[in-house]
Amino acid sequence: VAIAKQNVTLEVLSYHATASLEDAQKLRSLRVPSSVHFRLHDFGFDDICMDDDETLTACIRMFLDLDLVERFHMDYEVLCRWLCSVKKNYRNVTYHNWRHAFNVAQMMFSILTATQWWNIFGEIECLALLIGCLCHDLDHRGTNNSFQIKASSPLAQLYSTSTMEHHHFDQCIMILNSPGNQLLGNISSEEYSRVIRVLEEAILSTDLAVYFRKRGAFFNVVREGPCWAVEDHRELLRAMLMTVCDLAAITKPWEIEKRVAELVSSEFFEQGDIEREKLNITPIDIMNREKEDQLPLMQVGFIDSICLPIYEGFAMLSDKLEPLVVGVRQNRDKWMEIAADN
Ligand SMILES: CCCOc1ccc(S(=O)(=O)N2CCN(C)CC2)cc1-c1nc(CC)cc(=O)[nH]1
Ligand SMILES: [Zn+2]
Repeated sequence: VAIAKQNVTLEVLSYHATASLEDAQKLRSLRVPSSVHFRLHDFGFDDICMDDDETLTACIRMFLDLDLVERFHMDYEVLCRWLCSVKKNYRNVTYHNWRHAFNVAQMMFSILTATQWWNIFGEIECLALLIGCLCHDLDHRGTNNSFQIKASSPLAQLYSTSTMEHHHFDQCIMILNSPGNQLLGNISSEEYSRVIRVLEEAILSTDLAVYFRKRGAFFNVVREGPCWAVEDHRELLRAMLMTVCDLAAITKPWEIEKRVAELVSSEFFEQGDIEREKLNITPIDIMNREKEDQLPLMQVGFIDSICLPIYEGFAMLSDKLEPLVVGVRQNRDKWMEIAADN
């Protein structure tokens, strides 16, 4: 078994690719506009008009404005190479691609700055959260955890729970350890191990199953009044913050939410098509094209059962996040309107 596991590991993990020196040099030569120019502090941020180079310089801007480059003695060329490698390790799938990761990172940046929570977390945790957002869906294949198990994919043989999230973390570590991409190469070993521990928690907490397991404790902490000096409270807040950023399209102006929901459902239907054609199983409703008309009501269910509770919880922690709840409620009304027309 050990040899089989070894072979699966090599086969599955061996094809991470790092960016070329040319890619990094090109990025290094570009100007880095301000966060105001990019509107990186806006909760209604939209990347649609940006080209890939602009998304990369916007990421550099986020590292600079959180003072992470100085604080962790990052070599600018390594930062450029690492960003190009991260982007290169996202596949060209319908939804879980580089743009999704970039949007999740921008949401984290805007929340940390709007609430001033960058002060509560400190630089190590902010660094881990930003890297975690950019890397949280690395090498996603456009299929979810239950698909890995049903298809008994190599990844499912490696990890039986949070299958994709463990793989995303592995890919993240592979890139961080690759020559020319060692973004954390200039920090002490105790700081390095703290960043990696927070990074692993952050990426694994993007599995909705983990969100469901932890959210009860989070709501209790919110109700009792959190004590941010307590590591467990901060750990809960970081985990829920990853979910809030991962699902943030649901808080955005309707045109953005509508566009993203279209990408999510297309990717779900693509998985459903594979399940029907390759695995000879009937896909669940959310992945079944034949149930497309139920999508608006499914979104209302998604909002009521998963989104509203967590965004309302965050708005109780900081009134700066109230606009997110308003956005979710407006989108709920829109989905209800569409459901009524069906
Ligand atoms: C847009 C196409 C339909 O999309 C959905 C349909 C149903 C549900 S669900 O809450 O019922 N639920 C979630 C937990 N699954 C295990 C079972 C199904 C969620 C979504 C949904 N998910 C995301 C996150 C990827 C984003 C998004 O916009 N919509
Ligand atoms: Zn994600």
